[in-house]
Amino acid sequence: MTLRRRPRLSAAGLCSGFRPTGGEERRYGPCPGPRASLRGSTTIGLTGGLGTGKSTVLKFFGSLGAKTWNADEVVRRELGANAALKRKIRNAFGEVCLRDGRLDKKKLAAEVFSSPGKVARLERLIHPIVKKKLAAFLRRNKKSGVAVAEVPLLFETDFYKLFDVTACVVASPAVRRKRLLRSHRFTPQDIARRVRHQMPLSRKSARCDMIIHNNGTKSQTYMQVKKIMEEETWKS
Ligand SMILES: CC(C)(COP(=O)(O)OP(=O)(O)OC[C@H]1O[C@@H](n2cnc3c(N)ncnc32)[C@H](O)[C@@H]1O)[C@@H](O)C(=O)NCCC(=O)NCCS
Ligand SMILES: Nc1ncnc2c1ncn2[C@@H]1O[C@H](COP(=O)(O)OP(=O)(O)OP(=O)(O)O)[C@@H](O)[C@H]1O
Repeated sequence: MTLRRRPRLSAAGLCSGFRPTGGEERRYGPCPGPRASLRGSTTIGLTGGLGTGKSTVLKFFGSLGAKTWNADEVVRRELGANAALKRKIRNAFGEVCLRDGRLDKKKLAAEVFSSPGKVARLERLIHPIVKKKLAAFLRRNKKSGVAVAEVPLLFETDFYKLFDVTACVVASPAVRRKRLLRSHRFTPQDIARRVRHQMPLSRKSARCDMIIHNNGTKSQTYMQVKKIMEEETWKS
């Protein structure tokens, strides 16, 4: 029997340097503090709600020397290049997800996010591939310092079990909405439909070992990531 490496409990709060301020604490609940701190290398499962700033935070981790991996990017790559997956999606959803005979992500998103059953069907096709790639990334990097994987559906799936510690990026609904609309990637309806298919952010953050607050400027968020990377016990 193999035991999954369990993080050791630490008395000093990893979150203590960036506890929620003002209304955030009321909205999201108190920072839970660390469940864990590790000696040597560590793997971090990074999650958050739609538009909270997960990819921005992942880039900060990368710029500070962590090995990084992004589930959304893997999905995008697979949807572009995995012929068997594309065939299965065409068979499952038919013409509605095609443009000029080719798989179209915008049309696929419009189709699946209209119904929980359809999202679940798409996830059954894609998640096994994502999990395999994630496990391979963690195997390759588990001994090389800090390895961080951005997984939007960390707790909606059982992927959280693969990590030593978990971190949640939080921002208020109004800030997320403003940033997402400014990025021109989503309409208000796209946002509402996707958020409906995600676990509420308050529940996600309550389950995570660390919370990264991203209501402020990018440099304020960067400083929080820097603090996590400087955590003494993570240094080999
Ligand atoms: C429907 C698809 C093609 C739309 O692609 P698109 O480029 O518009 O979105 P992208 O992949 O960049 O996702 C952006 C965000 O949407 C949210 N999101 C994506 N998939 C889901 C889902 N199944 N349920 C809830 N939210 C989701 C996440 O917050 C994610 O960060 C794509 O999202 C997809 O294939 N989703 C199913 C796979 C999945 O579950 N991915 C998450 C892996 S953990
Ligand atoms: N602190 C910040 N200040 C200003 N803009 C920000 C901040 N953090 C993120 N953004 C911007 O908000 C948008 C969403 O951020 P990002 O893509 O990192 O979020 P995400 O959680 O990965 O989104 P998704 O759920 O769509 O994958 C981006 O345009 C990003 O540049």
